[in-house]
Amino acid sequence: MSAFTVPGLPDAGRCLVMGVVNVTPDSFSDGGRWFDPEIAIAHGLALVEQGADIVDVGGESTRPGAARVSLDEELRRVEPVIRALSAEGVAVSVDTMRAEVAEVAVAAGARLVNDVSGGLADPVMPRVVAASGVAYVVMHWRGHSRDMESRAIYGDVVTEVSEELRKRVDSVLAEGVREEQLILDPGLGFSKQADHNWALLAGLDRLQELGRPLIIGASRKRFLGRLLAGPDGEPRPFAENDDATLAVTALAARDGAWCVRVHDVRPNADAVRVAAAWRTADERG
Ligand SMILES: Nc1nc2ncc(COP(=O)(O)O)nc2c(=O)[nH]1
Repeated sequence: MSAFTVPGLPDAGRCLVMGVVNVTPDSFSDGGRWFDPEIAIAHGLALVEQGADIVDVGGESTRPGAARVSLDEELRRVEPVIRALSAEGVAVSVDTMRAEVAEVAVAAGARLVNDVSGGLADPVMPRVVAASGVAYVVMHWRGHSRDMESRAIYGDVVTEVSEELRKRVDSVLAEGVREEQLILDPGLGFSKQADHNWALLAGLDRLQELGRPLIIGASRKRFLGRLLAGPDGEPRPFAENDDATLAVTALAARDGAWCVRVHDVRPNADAVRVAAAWRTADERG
């Protein structure tokens, strides 16, 4: 069972499911499908129907090498979608590195700021989060997409990611963010090679020593495609990695993840319920 209740977010007594709505033309696994606001809103509602506890709305692709989007364009993309979904009672998170976008998103009803940079990209972000009081995802990050791959060098990746996350936690707490607002994320695929991602998943128990809920974002990512590469060595295409994503969800939920961030919600919503039943039986002994 999840030991954490995060202000403003559901507490289902099991691993939560965060459904992804990328309002972008170029996200790595679904770029362009939800770029139209009306389509994005309908997709967000459909994800809730499929079992999403939270809907994560993002307006800027974070795939390796992606160019930055202007502030105005990011706001134009996400604000109407966040406002409409929140008005329908959906627990919405905004996937942004920008304090100004976070501020507008919270005013439009967002209950969580999902900051892949953990407050490093915009130094104003922690103060905006502190003032708003909403939940805040601090993800492990070592730089923007254009050069993140050059920073994927670790000795013991679990130790180093834990230490760098701890530094980010201390920094945002010093800016007034409260401990209970914080959710941590190892940042799979962000300045990580495939073996680093697997080590972080296998090291969930060590990451939990940070004492905050953990969110895992493995959905459709390149390291899954590489694992499933065919005889020619070609990685399996992103959109064909949902089954591997489901396996990660089941294992991560059973190992105590607070939430999984996924594109294909329905099967993952089933998997977290299977994991909860399994953990309950295990705890009963
Ligand atoms: N908290 C969190 N947020 C994220 N946002 C975007 C992506 C990139 O994936 P996408 O392009 O499929 O959204 N991955 C994460 C992640 O792993 N964790």
